[in-house]
Amino acid sequence: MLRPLRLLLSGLKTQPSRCCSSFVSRMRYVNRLKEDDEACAAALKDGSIFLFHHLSPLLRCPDARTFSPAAFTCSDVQLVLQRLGSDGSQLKEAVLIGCSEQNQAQFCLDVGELDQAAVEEASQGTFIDLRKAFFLLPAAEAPLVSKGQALLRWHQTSRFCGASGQPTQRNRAGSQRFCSSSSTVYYPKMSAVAVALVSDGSRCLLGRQPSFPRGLYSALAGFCDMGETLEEALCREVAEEVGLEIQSISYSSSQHWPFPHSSFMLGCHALVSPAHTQLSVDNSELEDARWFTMDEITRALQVKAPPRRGDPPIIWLPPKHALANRLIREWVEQQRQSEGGE
Ligand SMILES: NC(=O)C1=CN([C@@H]2O[C@H](COP(=O)(O)OP(=O)(O)OC[C@H]3O[C@@H](n4cnc5c(N)ncnc54)[C@H](O)[C@@H]3O)[C@@H](O)[C@H]2O)C=CC1
Repeated sequence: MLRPLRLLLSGLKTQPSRCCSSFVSRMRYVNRLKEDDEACAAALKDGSIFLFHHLSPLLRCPDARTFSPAAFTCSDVQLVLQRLGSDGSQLKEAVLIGCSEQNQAQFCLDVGELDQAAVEEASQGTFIDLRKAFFLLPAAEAPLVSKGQALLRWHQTSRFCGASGQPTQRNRAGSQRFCSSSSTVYYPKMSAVAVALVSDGSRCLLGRQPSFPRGLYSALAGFCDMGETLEEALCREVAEEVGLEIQSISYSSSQHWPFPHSSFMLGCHALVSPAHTQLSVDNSELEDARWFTMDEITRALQVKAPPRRGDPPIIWLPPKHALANRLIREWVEQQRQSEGGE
């Protein structure tokens, strides 16, 4: 019933000039830092650090339009901490999040126990809730910040072993936690979510939950059950939510999604038979689901900002940073190509 998945290494495609050997050496360097506490401690001294306050990232906005996460050197952070009366030992809590193209290790650190306004003043930045920050940042920088927040959150909520109830200890990189009492190693967790843009060949299907802002419609999504394949999860979710049977699936791309907690979004295009498009919406999951024509989608993609209170009702779509937006744009492109080929 299902076509084989089409694998698009889209992340790599966007950087065609990247030197393969330097990419390989960076990946191996990060892997070594995860395994070698001493090497990681040394890398922190020369690394860059992104600050968070109760999981909100520190952003800078030099020209009132362009936001970027503020990156500090280790000594900058030490100065800020000392100025605010801290002995600097918190630096050990920094978590490794990656390595820049310039081979500099990148870390994140939550300074939630310090006064927020004082850190902001000392560091010339602003802590902004990730729900807002994620969409203010350029698409290339948002994933680093969301990864940092996800790892910090995981450490804050994984301090005890589920088997022994004893405190767990982290390695220096923060890539795992260990319980010496039960000998259990814990790794950061993500929940797999299948997201599908369903089409009947000429229209696409979008739905909205009651919690969505007014007028927002998105692709159908659902958490994968234990033991399920991606294909099984997609077929089940679409059957449950709108009562349709999927005929074929093609894989598009994936994304780490930080809301409300860490999800691993797997995005696909799904096709249903044009002869069986009658919807039976499960209103316990969705407030509404409906078929949209190419014209309606093109118009909705042109909406640049959510409607304000008092504005006339309007359909709008998830922002560019969301995988659902990418699926919708891909569908529009496919439709244009097939129209052009007719
Ligand atoms: N990045 C993107 O483009 C999109 C992201 N999403 C995200 O996908 C996720 C899933 O979407 P929906 O199912 O529509 O959301 P939902 O948040 O309404 O979840 C539906 C139900 O799944 C269960 N659930 C919650 N967390 C779970 C977990 N970790 N594991 C297993 N079951 C869980 C709960 O019973 C919940 O009521 C949401 O976090 C949503 O933000 C959804 C659509 C597009």
